[in-house]
Amino acid sequence: MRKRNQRKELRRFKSTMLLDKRPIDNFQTGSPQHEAVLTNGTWIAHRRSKSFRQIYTQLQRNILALDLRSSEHWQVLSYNKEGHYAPHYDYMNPKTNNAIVNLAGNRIATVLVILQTAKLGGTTVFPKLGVNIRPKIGDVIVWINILPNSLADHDTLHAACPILDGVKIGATLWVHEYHQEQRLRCSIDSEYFNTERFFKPFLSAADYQLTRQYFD
Ligand SMILES: O=C(O)CCC(=O)C(=O)O
Ligand SMILES: [Fe+2]
Repeated sequence: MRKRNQRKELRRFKSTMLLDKRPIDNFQTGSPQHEAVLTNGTWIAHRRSKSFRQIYTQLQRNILALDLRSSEHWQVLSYNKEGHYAPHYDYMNPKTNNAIVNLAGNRIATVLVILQTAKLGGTTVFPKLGVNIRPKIGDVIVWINILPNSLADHDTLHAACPILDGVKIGATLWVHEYHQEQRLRCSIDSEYFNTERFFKPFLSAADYQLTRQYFD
């Protein structure tokens, strides 16, 4: 990660960001939609700028189990004080997102790059798994949102906790199922992808440094 480049790019993008109470796909979250996300956010094409291009290339080199070309544009979120992302699932409700799910499949995985951490608060939590992740700048958090049978994995409920002090910035790639059959190894006895094997090639990558995760 070239932090100086990243910071320069982020300053540029931040100036274009608007305070955005954005609705999230309210599939089983139960959160009132207007309360769901309180961040400044923007979308950036995978290779639009030098630093995001570098991050994208590094990620693809390291995450051998996923084809990142099947991901949506970068979603860059900047959380100020009290900013948060209410508990939600990243996979889409196929009924309300029919067009994209038919075209590209559901969001099989989430790749979250931490570009800046808050001084206090703002950790990423998975309440059903009892996991609270306190990453460092440059860390990448990766998880699989759907089960090998392509159905939603309800254990992936997650949230960004409110910021108490400072600013947190994260860049997310939501990776879709389309093309992943070339990457994920197939299970012998299932017609679906075997996501249980997902982390094997990932963990053995020489550049594992990039993916350090901090669990409580
Ligand atoms: O910023 C975080 O910790 C969570 C972000 C998130 O849930 C997402 O981008 O889908
Ligand atoms: Fe999410």
